[in-house]
Amino acid sequence: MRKIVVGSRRSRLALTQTKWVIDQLEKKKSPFSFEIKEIVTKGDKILDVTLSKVGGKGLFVKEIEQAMFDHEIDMAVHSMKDMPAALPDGLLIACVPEREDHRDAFISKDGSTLMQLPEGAVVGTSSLRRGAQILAVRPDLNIQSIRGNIDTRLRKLDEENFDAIILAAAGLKRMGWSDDVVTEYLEPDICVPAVGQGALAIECRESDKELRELLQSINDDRTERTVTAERTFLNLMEGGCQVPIAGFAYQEGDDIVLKALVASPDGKHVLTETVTNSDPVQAGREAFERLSRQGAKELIDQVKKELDQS
Ligand SMILES: NCc1[nH]cc(CCC(=O)O)c1CC(=O)O
Repeated sequence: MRKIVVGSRRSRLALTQTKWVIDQLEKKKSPFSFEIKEIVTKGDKILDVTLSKVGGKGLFVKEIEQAMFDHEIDMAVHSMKDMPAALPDGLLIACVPEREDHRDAFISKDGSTLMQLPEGAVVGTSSLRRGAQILAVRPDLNIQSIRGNIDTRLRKLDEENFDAIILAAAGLKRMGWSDDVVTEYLEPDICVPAVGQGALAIECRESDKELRELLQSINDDRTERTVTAERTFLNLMEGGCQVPIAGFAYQEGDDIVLKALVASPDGKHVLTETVTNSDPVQAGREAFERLSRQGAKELIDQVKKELDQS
């Protein structure tokens, strides 16, 4: 019997996600056994440095990909939202399982909702996307950077000078913590999620046909289509993580409905489009084209220029 070695980052969330995927695969009565191999990536060692300053989202993924090329591991489970646009030759996303909750979760110390927070309250998030959309509805709030894994950030809310923080609902739900901590789920009409938020990407070697076939058995067509629409939009926008860009798609009948957003970090300029198309790639393209006509590229260039100067 072949043993599949599954690479995982060492964070509790990464390990929980990896175990969940192995569980799903074992339910398919696969002919393989599975073993987890933990990999500590550079990104995990420098979690306290702003990610965009040290190489961006590819950071967590690259070393795990090298382990796949070296046959130290056979597959890896990633958060879709951490995946770069393009994969190296020889590797692919073999499947996209069913998406967890796509929303952002608002967690306040005293139980106030976002709109109930007192004027000037401190909200912790290092995500420009979250910061911009929060400031768009509550320009008085004080957005402060907060880093670390989910458990670290929850601890910082308790111990440090934050009135509230924002985390992806998916991570909290996967850890089983959402019921205890979430004050309010932010719907996409208030805060459009990150592209791919709540979804997983399972990567393996292109040449590993038998593993690819097994992984296809836990692919979720709806999630794959909606994430394709979102990622098509993101890749065309070429924002990188220094610019507030958001995209969330859902399926309605045979159609994909994609809501896409580009904003300035201060939330003063917010451009959005909602497109409906039966073809996910077309939906992504159309959102990109329509936002471009609204001046999204100019907004992004302006934001990048200001960040370079600061
Ligand atoms: N930014 C880091 C990150 N990457 C994936 C998740 C978990 C949620 C998901 O799968 O989208 C998180 C934590 C968070 O944003 O709160």
